Amino acid sequence: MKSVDEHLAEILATVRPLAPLELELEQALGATLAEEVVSPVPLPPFDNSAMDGYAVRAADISDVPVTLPVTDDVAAGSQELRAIGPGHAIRIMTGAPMPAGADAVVPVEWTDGGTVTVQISRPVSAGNAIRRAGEDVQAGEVVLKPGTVIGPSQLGIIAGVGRRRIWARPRPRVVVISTGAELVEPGAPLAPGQIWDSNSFTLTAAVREAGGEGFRAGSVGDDPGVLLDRLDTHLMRADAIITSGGVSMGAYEPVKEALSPLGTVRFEKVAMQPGMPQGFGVLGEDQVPIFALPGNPVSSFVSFMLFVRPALDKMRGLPADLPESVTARLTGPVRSPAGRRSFLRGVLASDGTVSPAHGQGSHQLAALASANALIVVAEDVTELPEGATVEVIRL
Ligand SMILES: Nc1nc2c(c(=O)[nH]1)N[C@H]1C(S)=C(S)[C@@H](COP(=O)(O)OP(=O)(O)OC[C@H]3O[C@@H](n4cnc5c(N)ncnc54)[C@H](O)[C@@H]3O)O[C@H]1N2
Ligand code: MOO
Repeated sequence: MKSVDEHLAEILATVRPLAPLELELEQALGATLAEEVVSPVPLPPFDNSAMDGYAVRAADISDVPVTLPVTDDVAAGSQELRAIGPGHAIRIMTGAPMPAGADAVVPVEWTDGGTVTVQISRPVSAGNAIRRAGEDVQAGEVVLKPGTVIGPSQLGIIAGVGRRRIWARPRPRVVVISTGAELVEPGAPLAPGQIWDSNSFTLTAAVREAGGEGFRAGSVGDDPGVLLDRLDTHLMRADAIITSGGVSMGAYEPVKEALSPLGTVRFEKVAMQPGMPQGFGVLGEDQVPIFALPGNPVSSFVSFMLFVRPALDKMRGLPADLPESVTARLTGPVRSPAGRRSFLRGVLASDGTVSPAHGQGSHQLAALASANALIVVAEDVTELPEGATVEVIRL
């Protein structure tokens, strides 16, 4: 059997980072920056007030209370150049440019709020409540580096330096197809022998959580021809495809039957539990990676975390590897099949313990949903007692 590490290494040797595109800011959330973002101007671009109040010369208000004539009013966005004379005050709003000659702002709370004259009750030192040009960013400064994942605050600085578009690797578009004649859409009634399709929801959501754009293409039954048609339809707009089910040893294995003859997708047993039967390869002229995951719900999810997630990281231009693990102490004994690396479901607690979930079957959706971690048991270990230290992957 192939090892988990060999299978991941083969996947990572096949998938490529997506080519950067020029993205509008509205499309850039979750993309990976492929250029240096440089500010053309200082930020703030000009000295401005940090508070609503009065621009003054600090020296004019050293003896308080003091009353000064209010000679002008300046709001944020004001384009007129103001200047302040000795002994005068200018009413000023947060973000408004500092009048020439003024060296401090008195917050309105420390005044009587007058508009013709203002009485100031507290002195301030020079520089009070002024935001200096360039104190956030200097003109020509690099504000974001290539390889940065664009989140809300990164969008903020990109827009803040005046850019409308940026070069970035887009979020991979991943089409999720489930197979199986027994599958019914949730919400529809079940006939005997049927179950509701859960994998396509889990996997599409997992893609989104991993920074991809997940498209749920529904279920295709057990007919390899229908699956090939469906793949054909989606191949044009997919950066990767995930199927679930139809990869083991049964009589109706549509994924294996459809894809084995193409010669570009391999079906193998990987030494892990769950997730032993795995298919991986590429499809079409563009060599779109396809992950043919096992149908058991826990198996497909664990396979996603171990193999698809790192592959998506690589496609996004990010470092890719097995998920990081932490160590924890078992609150109960566990078992694992010899020669396979187990990923048991468990609940990791803040006291550093991990409790194996009740129900470790590959079909046990509820046990998976109750877990927040996978307990990793090495290939050469078949049982571990309560209290043993284990590696744990957070979910
Ligand atoms: N004789 C053998 N039988 C099996 C082997 C084996 O080596 N020899 N491997 C077992 C293991 S391990 C796994 S994992 C499964 C993998 O099976 P398939 O990938 O072919 O998946 P299916 O047979 O289509 O389904 C398995 C199981 O999962 C349920 N399922 C499938 N799709 C969904 C879905 N979208 N939502 C919810 N549940 C789904 C399906 O009803 C089956 O119960 O094979 C073992 N058998
Ligand atoms: O390896 Mo299967 O994925 O255990 O149920």
